[in-house]
Amino acid sequence: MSRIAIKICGLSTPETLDAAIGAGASHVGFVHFAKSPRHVEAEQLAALARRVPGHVAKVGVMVEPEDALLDLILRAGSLDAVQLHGKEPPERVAALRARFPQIRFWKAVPVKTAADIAAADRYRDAADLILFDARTPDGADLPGGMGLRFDWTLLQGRPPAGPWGLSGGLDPANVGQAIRLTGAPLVDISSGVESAPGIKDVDKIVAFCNAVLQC
Ligand SMILES: O=C(O)c1ccccc1N[C@@H]1O[C@H](COP(=O)(O)O)[C@@H](O)[C@H]1O
Repeated sequence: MSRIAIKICGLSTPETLDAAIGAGASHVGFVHFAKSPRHVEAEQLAALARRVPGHVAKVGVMVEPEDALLDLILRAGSLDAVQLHGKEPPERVAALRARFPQIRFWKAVPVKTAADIAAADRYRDAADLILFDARTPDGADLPGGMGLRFDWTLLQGRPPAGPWGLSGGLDPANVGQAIRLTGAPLVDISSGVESAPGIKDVDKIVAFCNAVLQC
């Protein structure tokens, strides 16, 4: 297994989930957000999660989830971590971590400029991991999962303090360069291993994992 953690996100079928695990993913992600083409219902999420071996972490992607939804999904025991991908303030992240101490809470931070990287510091004490993702355009349907990348040189030579990951517009061809430029300890991908929005491609999943494993 690579020293770089790999999260394959937006999985919704047993076949593609098994392919991600077989190819060396350390993390698998399930999106629970109705507007997303990758949305999985709570029961489907639980069934997929049951296929995942203990050495692979299960991450649920949610956007400003309410307590009732988190209670429903997290009390089922299907997830190891929640990736908060909306405008959740640090206080909300900290409150959720206190309420669900067995779950790790990640915060996705939208990036376009150097100021966005600096602004992530306000989550340092609240979140277990900061995920730098490309900022999506104002008015976009989705806050992530659009295959957009940001200027990776913004992270060059400035490794964030604490656990972090790189996301947004990665694919099998560019992930090596992204890792070399940023030194990312974790890379996260969704659109770049799809043949169409929401349709994961097994060959692309394997190619992505192989590219990371070579770094
Ligand atoms: O994938 C989605 O539909 C999605 C919906 C809501 C919030 C986040 C979402 N995706 C996450 O965005 C990043 C980057 O994705 P991409 O590789 O650029 O397509 C990743 O964590 C996705 O899981």
